[in-house]
Amino acid sequence: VVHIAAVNKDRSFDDYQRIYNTIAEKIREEDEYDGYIGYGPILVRLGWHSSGTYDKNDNTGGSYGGTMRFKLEQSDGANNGLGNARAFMEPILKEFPWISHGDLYTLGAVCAVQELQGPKVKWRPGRVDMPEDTTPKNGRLPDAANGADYVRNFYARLNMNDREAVALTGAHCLGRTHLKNSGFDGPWGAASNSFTNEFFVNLLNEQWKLQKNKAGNMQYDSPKGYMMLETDYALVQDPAYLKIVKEFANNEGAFFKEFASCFQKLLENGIDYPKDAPTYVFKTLDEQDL
Ligand code: HEM
Ligand SMILES: NC(=O)CCn1cnc2ccccc21
Repeated sequence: VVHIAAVNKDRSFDDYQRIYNTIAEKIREEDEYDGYIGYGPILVRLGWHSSGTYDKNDNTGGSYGGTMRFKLEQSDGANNGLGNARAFMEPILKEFPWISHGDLYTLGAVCAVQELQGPKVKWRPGRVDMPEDTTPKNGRLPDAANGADYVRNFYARLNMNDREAVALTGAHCLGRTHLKNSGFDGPWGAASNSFTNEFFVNLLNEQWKLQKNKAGNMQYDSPKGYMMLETDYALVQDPAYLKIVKEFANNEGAFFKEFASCFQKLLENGIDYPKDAPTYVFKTLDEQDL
C-alpha cells in the first residue's frame, strides 16, 4: 500500500493555524471536561490511536485514510471513550469542511501537546480520506496487560526503537485511565494536563505495588494514589528501557526533543511526502497573545 500526501495548493500555513487556534481555544473554553483535566489528553490519544494501527510490514493502517471516522475502528475496545474526542472535533469539521479527517485528528494531537506546554511538534498536511473498506481490522492497538518483550515487539511494528518507545509512552504524563473505558482505574488526584517528564520521575521515585483493581485487572498503584499499567512498568523492568527512563527523568529537554521527533514520525507513518510538501510549526495561543 502506498499513500502519497496530497499537497493542497489552495491552503496555506494561515489556514491550518486558524484550525489550530480554533481547537486550542475550544480546549481552553471546555476546561471542565473529565474532572477539569480538559480535552487535551484525549485529543492526544485520538491522534495516537488514529496512527497506532500502522504496520511497517505491509505499510497498512496509520493516520492517512482517516478510518477512525468509521464504526468498525471505533468498535475496537482499545478505542473506548474516544467518542468524546470525535464529538469535540465535529464542530471543527463543520467549520473547516476542507480538511481531511486524518489531517484533523493528527493536527488536534499536535495542538494539544503544544497547548499543554509540551514541545513544538512539526506537522505536515496531505492525508486523504479513504473509503470504509480500507479500514484496518481491529486488534492492532496495544494491550496494557503485558511486559517488556511485548512492548518492544509492538513498537517495532510501528518502526520505533527503544528510545522512541520510551519517549512515546511518556505521553502518559497526561490524563488518566477510566475504569469504564479500559478497565484500569485512574486516580483523580494524580491526573495531569501538563506535558512534562513526570511519568518518568514517578516511575523511578514511587513505590509501586502490583495489585488487582476493582475490575479484576492488574495494575501498579503507589501510596500517593498514582498508577501505572503493566506496559508502563515494563519500562523500569527492562535494563535497556530503564537506562532511557533515567535519562528522561533527569533531562526533560532530552525527553522533549525525542518526543517531538517520534510523535511526528508516529503521526506520519505510512505516508510519502512529495518534496514540495510544506512542513508547519504552529504557534501556541500564548505566542500569538491570544
Ligand atoms: C504500549 C503502549 C500503550 C498502551 C498499552 C496504552 C494504554 C492506555 C490505556 C489503557 C489508557 C486508558 C484509557 C482510558 O481508560 O480512558 C491510556 C490512556 C492514554 N494514553 Fe496510552 N497506551 C500506550 C501508548 C500510548 C502512546 C504512544 C500515547 C501517545 C503518544 C498514549 C497516550 C495516552 C493518553 C494521552 C492517555 C490519556 C487519555 C485520557 O485521559 O482520556 N498512550 N493508554
Ligand atoms: N499520574 C498517574 O498516576 C497516572 C499516570 N499514568 C500512568 N499510566 C497511564 C496511562 C494512561 C494515562 C495516565 C497514566
